[in-house]
Amino acid sequence: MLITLEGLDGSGKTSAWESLRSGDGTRDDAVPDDAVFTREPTETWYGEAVERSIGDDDADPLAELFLYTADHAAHLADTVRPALADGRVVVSDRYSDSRYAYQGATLSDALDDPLAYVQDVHAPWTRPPDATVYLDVDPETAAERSGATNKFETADYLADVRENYERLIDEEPQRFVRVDASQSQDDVLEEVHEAVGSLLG
Ligand SMILES: Nc1ncnc2c1ncn2[C@@H]1O[C@H](COP(=O)(O)OP(=O)(O)O)[C@@H](O)[C@H]1O
Ligand SMILES: Cc1cn([C@H]2C[C@H](O)[C@@H](COP(=O)(O)OP(=O)(O)O)O2)c(=O)[nH]c1=O
Repeated sequence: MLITLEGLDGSGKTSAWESLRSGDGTRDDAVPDDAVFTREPTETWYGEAVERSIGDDDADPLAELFLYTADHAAHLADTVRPALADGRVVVSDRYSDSRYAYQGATLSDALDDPLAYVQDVHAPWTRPPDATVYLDVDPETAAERSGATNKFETADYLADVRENYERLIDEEPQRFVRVDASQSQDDVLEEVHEAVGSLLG
């Protein structure tokens, strides 16, 4: 089973992913010991190329889409598909929905319906998630928590990204579990553990 964690920068995805990975002594172990914990951007050279473009305020948005997409293709081939073929649970901190939501926003001046375009680019070859935990937080809180350390972390841009996530949820409501990420970190982690536990139970 492939479970992904999605949400705006600062929504608490990485904290939730780490808590699921470490087993967190105070909560039930939601995932099996041999689960594979992974993330996008990855830590490969493809991911390094992505990080370079995140750090470049003048990066071309279309070029950037294809860097992220190249990283995703390699991630599928070297990590996700082999783990799923072995029958293991995979938990990914960001995955294809990040591209649909974020590049769906950065490309709004270049294309009529960038979200649909990015989905079309992925459709013939990606492996969609079985379930996605969406950490829902308002753009102002997201920008504040993330410390606005890169070009994507402004409340205005994140408002567009959030609208795109809502569109993705409307398209496939059965795939998403929404968690209110404006709650205390403890309550958020509790809900994430519960959600993942019931997805796997
Ligand atoms: N529910 C929460 N309430 C307050 N602060 C939070 C909460 N969740 C995460 N944070 C803080 O916000 C920052 C970003 O969290 P992180 O888990 O890295 O989010 P993301 O991976 O979604 O960007 C960290 O400093 C983290 O401690
Ligand atoms: C995976 C991915 C990330 N991003 C953006 C979101 C983040 O601003 C940035 C880095 O992702 P990440 O390291 O997950 O940031 P955070 O932990 O703050 O959420 O890259 C995209 O625009 N498209 C993508 O496909």
